[in-house]
Amino acid sequence: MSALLEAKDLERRYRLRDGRELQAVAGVSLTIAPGEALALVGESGCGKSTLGRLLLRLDDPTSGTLRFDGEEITTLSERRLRALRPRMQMVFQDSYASLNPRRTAGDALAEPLRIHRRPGVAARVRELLGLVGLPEAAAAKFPHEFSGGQRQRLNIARAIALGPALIVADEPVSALDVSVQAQIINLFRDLQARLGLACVFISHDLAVVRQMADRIAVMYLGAIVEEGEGMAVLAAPAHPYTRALLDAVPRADRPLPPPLSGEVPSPISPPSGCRFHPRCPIARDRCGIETPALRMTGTGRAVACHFPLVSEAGSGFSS
Ligand SMILES: Nc1ncnc2c1ncn2[C@@H]1O[C@H](COP(=O)(O)OP(=O)(O)OP(=O)(O)O)[C@@H](O)[C@H]1O
Repeated sequence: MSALLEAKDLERRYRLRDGRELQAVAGVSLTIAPGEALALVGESGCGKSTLGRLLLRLDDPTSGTLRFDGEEITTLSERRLRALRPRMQMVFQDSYASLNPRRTAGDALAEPLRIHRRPGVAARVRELLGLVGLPEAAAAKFPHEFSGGQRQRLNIARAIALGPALIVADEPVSALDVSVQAQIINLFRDLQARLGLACVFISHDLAVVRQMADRIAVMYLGAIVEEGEGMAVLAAPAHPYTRALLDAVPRADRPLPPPLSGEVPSPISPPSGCRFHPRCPIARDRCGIETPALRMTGTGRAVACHFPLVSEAGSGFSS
């Protein structure tokens, strides 16, 4: 199947007030198929949100290219982008962020439909409320009258209002209670199946990712260090950083593991060679000198490590 979204070597640099430059996204390539759920995971500050915004052209890449549905959109004008917006939408962590507190839920859903001159607005608003599991009476309520979970349902309804092919959801459940998180995760999965939506889920929480994603891309200091089928990556991580992230998840059957050693280095002056080498438990001399490319192993797993934990044949751990 051809890709819905194709990013090649996306880079985003920010110039700081003191004149120095920071590389928030450092040459990311990825593809998303129609209907696929891809999770972007990694510690705070690794560039997940920046990459999410780049993928929707809500921010402009410093370099690299982006294709959506076969069309090159890297340098598309604002006017042409506006025509594309109905097909690519964002959902944010803060359920208040994209809702006007003085407008009802019904108005919030009707607004994009009116702007894009869609027919049958009232019927579509009712349909959207149904799709996200809100009662019709919710249309008359204001954002503050909803619980956090209901408000996130409303945001999701707004994001799907115009029938997008792709949604980027930035930490969509991390502000919610765990029980509510599960309901919103189920809603995403349900909508994906029903509407054939492709989703990029940005999350730092591997438990959430496990439930949401078909595929996982692990980011470290602006770059993807491992990418592959979700369950396979979580069951047998190939990159020592993915391993460390998994080890850091608290579990009832073992004592709390030590946190990943050291701080995430600054993206203003990233380490030479492999960016993870100063914190890597298995780093060797080569890792501080030579930057490992993200390369495919025989099993559909891509990994940027000179000494991956999973062998080329994918048959468990190498020595
Ligand atoms: N507008 C900006 N100007 C300067 N630096 C920025 C800007 N936006 C992001 N950054 C920096 O880029 C890096 C990546 O940030 P980003 O928010 O994408 O990471 P993240 O993984 O989403 O983190 P978090 O989970 O904390 O949101 C960080 O070092 C951040 O400080």
